[in-house]
Amino acid sequence: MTSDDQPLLEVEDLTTTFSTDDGTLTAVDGIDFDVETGETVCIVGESGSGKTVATESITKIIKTPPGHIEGTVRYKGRDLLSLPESELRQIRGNEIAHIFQNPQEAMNHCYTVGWQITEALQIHRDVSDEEARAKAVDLMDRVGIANASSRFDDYPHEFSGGQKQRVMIAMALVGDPDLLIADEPTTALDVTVQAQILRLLDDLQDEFDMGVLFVTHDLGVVAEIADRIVVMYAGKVMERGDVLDIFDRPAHPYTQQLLECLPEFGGTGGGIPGTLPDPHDPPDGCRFAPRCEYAEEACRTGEQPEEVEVAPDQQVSCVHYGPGGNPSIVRSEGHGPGDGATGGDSEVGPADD
Ligand SMILES: Nc1ncnc2c1ncn2[C@@H]1O[C@H](COP(=O)(O)OP(=O)(O)OP(=O)(O)O)[C@@H](O)[C@H]1O
Ligand code: NI
Repeated sequence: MTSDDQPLLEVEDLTTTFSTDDGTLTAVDGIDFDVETGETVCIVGESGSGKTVATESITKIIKTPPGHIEGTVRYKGRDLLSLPESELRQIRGNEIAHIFQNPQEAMNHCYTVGWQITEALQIHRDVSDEEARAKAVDLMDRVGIANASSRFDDYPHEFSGGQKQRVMIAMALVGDPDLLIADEPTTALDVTVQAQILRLLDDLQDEFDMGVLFVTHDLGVVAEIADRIVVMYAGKVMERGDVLDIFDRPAHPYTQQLLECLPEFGGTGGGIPGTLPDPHDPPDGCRFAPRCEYAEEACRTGEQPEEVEVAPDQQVSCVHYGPGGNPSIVRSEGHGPGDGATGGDSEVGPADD
């Protein structure tokens, strides 16, 4: 056997804190998840839950200090967090590429788009100017920029928002990455363009056989692209697993509430009432307990509950599923189309699909 049985990326007990004037802030608090080759894993959760910090901790884009990263991040079996900066620099951009929310900020306005892609290429590869230009035009073409060779010498302001994001994707692909980390790459775009970019990422993932780690707070986007999801809340993972299982039978009350906000589930598209806890001083027990309609005394003491496997690829961190808990408290009220007890034999929920 080769490396086939080992995930592309394995994150274990990742914790990222920041020293601030008000003391230590814990942005990511002991999270676990993995990404396999060729799959899309979405990290979802409200603003401030630690999605960006988690993904930027993987290749240590986070500045340390004030940040401090602990835990294990294995990429193809190598622990990235213990690598020297020089080796990490080799991995960033080459093996693991990032694209960000706002292409506006990530581009240099003084240089042509073609020059920027060429520059990125030549950082990664020892290629001649002509070869780099040809490869840049090819990449522009592959990310769907029409008349790529004639757009090569245009400046960023001559491109629309969607085209700029396509250029950023082209720049991310210069090193032929095996893992693409995309942090809300479509949030700044209008809905039609967003759909086009998601389709492009999906095509490129097939073509390049990449793993994709995708950050979003938009569950509509998740439904479209995810194979598996990681639901984060206040620095912790509440639930993770196969996207179909979780959309069908969300186990954690937080996941249930996130889904219930969706218009498809009869929600108004608004958010969950209440706010995230102060990351300087998180509550005892489950982080979500202060906003949870099912919270009991046991939810408000000790640590975040240990993850429990509620389905073959679905883990949840909730007292009600743990030892001595009663899952039917959480599952009895018709959450999601596949609602019912954990056994999966109930027919209480609406039967439509
Ligand atoms: N450099 C920093 N210094 C101090 N605190 C930080 C820093 N970066 C992030 N944080 C804090 O860490 C927490 C998690 O932030 P993060 O940006 O990861 O959230 P997020 O889930 O990505 O939110 P959003 O959906 O708004 O992007 C927040 O409380 C944030 O204020
Ligand atoms: Ni973010």
